[in-house]
Amino acid sequence: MALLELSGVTHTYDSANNSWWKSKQKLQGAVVKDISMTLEAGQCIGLLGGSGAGKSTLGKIMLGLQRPQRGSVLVDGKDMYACDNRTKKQLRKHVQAVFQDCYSSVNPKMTAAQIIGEPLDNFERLTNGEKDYRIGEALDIVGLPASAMNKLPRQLSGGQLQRINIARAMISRPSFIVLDEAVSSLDIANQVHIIDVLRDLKKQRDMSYVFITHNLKAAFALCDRWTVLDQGSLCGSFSTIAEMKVSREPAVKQLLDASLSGHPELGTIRKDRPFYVDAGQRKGAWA
Ligand SMILES: Nc1ncnc2c1ncn2[C@@H]1O[C@H](COP(=O)(O)OP(=O)(O)OP(=O)(O)O)[C@@H](O)[C@H]1O
Repeated sequence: MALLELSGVTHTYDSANNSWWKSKQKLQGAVVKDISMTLEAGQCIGLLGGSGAGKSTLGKIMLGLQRPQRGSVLVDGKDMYACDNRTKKQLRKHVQAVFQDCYSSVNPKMTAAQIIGEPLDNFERLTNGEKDYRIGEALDIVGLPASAMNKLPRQLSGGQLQRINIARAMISRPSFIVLDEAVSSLDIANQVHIIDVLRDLKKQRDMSYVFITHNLKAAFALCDRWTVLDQGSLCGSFSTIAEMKVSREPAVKQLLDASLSGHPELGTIRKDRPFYVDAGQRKGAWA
């Protein structure tokens, strides 16, 4: 069974127009159009596309934050928009998110330990000792020292705070994490570190992600499959870069042209040793 299964998901923010979906032509007005896709355990899907393509809307729909007008969203086989409240609460534990703006994602008055421990408070009954152990373990996984526990968000850099957000997202051992432009606002060194953390988590804990981004290179470094949205429609799903390079879809070509033209590693990108590893040594190669 897939961790996440979307079938015929369609959404418009124009709720005043309730008849739009009755006509196929009116589907043009939807920001997400008839999307069907699945995410399997241990898989990372890159959700790509230009600005306004519908990526964040689809991400919110996957997270249970935006009910689509049509279609279904199954998490671990349960329809997250058609289940009872108890099941919904259970599903919320299994679906976590990391957003682009790390500072607005947290309460500025909470310490790093309190932020990371929030899902444990919400979903698990642990002793203080067990909770501290899990928080320490999560900090270690994202590469921060135990001394970071008592820091407030304003005492942390953007990269450190984004690692705290990742620690919070993974601590309750979710089925998958939706990462919406989670590395986009960071400098290149922090992007590389965060991608490293996410790759390690995926390898060690079989973690699954939906990685929403404009940044094709970051998506190549992390994902096993790349799905491209164009004006709300799915216009391609690729499991190799070679497949993507022969696509005739203008939106796919545009993404590749914008991201890879002139890149020294074009044509030799390998998933087992992606170019971001070199980026740390040859600054600018990835920028
Ligand atoms: N809350 C909202 N109310 C009305 N329209 C919205 C809302 N959120 C997004 N939209 C519109 O839906 C469309 C898709 O937006 P969305 O943010 O999902 O795209 P995106 O691919 O994530 O874009 P970007 O990469 O620029 O963040 C856009 O035209 C946007 O203006």
